[in-house]
Amino acid sequence: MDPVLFIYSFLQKGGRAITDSREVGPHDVFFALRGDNFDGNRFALDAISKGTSLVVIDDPAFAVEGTLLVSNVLESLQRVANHHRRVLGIPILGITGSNGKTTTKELLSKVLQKKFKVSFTQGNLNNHIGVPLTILSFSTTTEFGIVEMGANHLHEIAQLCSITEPNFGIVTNVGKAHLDGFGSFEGVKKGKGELYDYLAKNKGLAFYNQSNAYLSEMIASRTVDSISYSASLFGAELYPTTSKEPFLRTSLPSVGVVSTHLFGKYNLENVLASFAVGRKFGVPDLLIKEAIEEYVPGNSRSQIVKTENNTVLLDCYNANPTSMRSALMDVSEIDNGKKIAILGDMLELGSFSEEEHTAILNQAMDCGFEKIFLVGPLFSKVAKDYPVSSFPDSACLLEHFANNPVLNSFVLLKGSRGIRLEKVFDSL
Ligand SMILES: CC(=O)N[C@H]1[C@@H](OP(=O)(O)OP(=O)(O)OC[C@H]2O[C@@H](n3ccc(=O)[nH]c3=O)[C@H](O)[C@@H]2O)O[C@H](CO)[C@@H](O)[C@@H]1O[C@H](C)C(=O)N[C@@H](C)C(=O)N[C@H](CCC(=O)N[C@@H](CCC[C@@H](N)C(=O)O)C(=O)O)C(=O)O
Ligand SMILES: Nc1ncnc2c1ncn2[C@@H]1O[C@H](COP(=O)(O)OP(=O)(O)OP(=O)(O)O)[C@@H](O)[C@H]1O
Ligand SMILES: C[C@@H](N)C(=O)N[C@H](C)C(=O)O
Repeated sequence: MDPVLFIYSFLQKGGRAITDSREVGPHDVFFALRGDNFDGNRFALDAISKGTSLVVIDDPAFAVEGTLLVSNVLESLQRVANHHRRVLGIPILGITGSNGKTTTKELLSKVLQKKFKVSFTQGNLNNHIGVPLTILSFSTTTEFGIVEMGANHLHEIAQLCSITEPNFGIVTNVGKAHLDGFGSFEGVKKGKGELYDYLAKNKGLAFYNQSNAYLSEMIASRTVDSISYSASLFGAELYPTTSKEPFLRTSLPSVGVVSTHLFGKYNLENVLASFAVGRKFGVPDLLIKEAIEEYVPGNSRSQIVKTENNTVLLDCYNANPTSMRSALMDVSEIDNGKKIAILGDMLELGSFSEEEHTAILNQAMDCGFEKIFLVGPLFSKVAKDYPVSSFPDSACLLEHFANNPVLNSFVLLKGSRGIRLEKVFDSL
């Protein structure tokens, strides 16, 4: 029997696809992946002892009853996911882009849930392992799937498309993110454009932001069916943000004011994408508005948190020059008196790192911050000639705040995940 069908037959009995032996339960199928720190094969016996129905391994040294030996466990996981996708036969929307994938995915899942039984990527499980696990979490009662696709190098989105086979797609935007792996901004466009390539080749449909010149150009250069959205196309107006009303508010002719729980004008494009997709699938505008207003980010993304002493824009899930620039611009426009910036290094920029950190620092100097704190070796390296305070890591800044607390301020807390700026949050 084809190993894919053999593995699938076990999953059809109701067990989950699991990649961590510590999480397996009875009836689950354990895929023993090899990673940077562990070899999953070593946990085969442990998984069997927990009642797993099948353990997929690729090292014959661990073959015992209850295991299936394949040539590559990761590939098997991906192939089984693709098989499941084909069995389900449901419409699937793929979402990629440099910024806003997760937010758009979360908004859209709420919008489409107004009409369908939707399954979607949990958290950020968006890579070559996360996407197959996402697809395998879709049940036979799922009516619509939403799959977030992340990448830090070329050909990755193409691979994720071949596993997911999306019928619909969104590239939220293209920006200066993961420049190290993509090589350049051109590389980012090419890499994200792999979703459009897939849709073009497979008679899919792309939703795109017409006011983004790069996306318009990427669509125009391919023969792909598309539906466009933009503030002007939808007649969307923006309300100014204030310290009392820091959240994005927009109005659309059909529904009036849409009051989100998201900080940042940059989120408007994520909101408009949700309207475009919702409308295409017959969700009435008023329900789309309701769904968007229901979404409260709880994941350090565009999150406003009022602490005892300050109002904090908690945005430390990731950072790159494009999202950093947008956040700085939006914070500079709010009317609050005392504003403080805590900026962490932007990672994975390769040879562009120094010039991009310098450019962001220059921008931050013009944003009206009373004080700027920089965290991480990359910002520290370029900070010498600027009137800012720089710290090698979050722990050092935390120590500094213990004696010099920040009070009565609007605080922008943004940096790459690896800088762990959330450690500083408790002191604010
Ligand atoms: C493979 C895996 O899932 N690893 C996770 C694990 O790492 P850990 O260091 O503990 O182990 P290994 O990877 O070495 O382990 C190999 C396997 O062994 C299993 N195992 C280990 C111990 C044990 O006792 N029993 C076991 O069975 C283990 O479970 C492994 O299967 O834990 C870490 C901490 O929780 C995880 O961080 C690690 O997850 C890795 C990174 C991963 O890829 N997880 C995916 C499911 C995923 O989707 N993760 C997303 C983040 C995705 C992401 O970063 N996306 C980028 C763009 C994509 C870039 C792409 N090229 C890439 O490199 O990923 C983006 O910008 O969005 C998430 O977790 O949020
Ligand atoms: N449309 C946008 N334009 C610019 N920046 C954005 C946009 N949407 C979100 N961001 C910024 O990116 C951060 C992360 O948002 P989100 O998680 O939705 O993006 P992502 O592309 O999924 O990133 P990741 O894959 O790391 O989760 C936000 O907190 C915000 O700072
Ligand atoms: C954590 C990963 N999804 C990511 O976004 N990495 C970049 C480099 C970041 O943390 O800014």
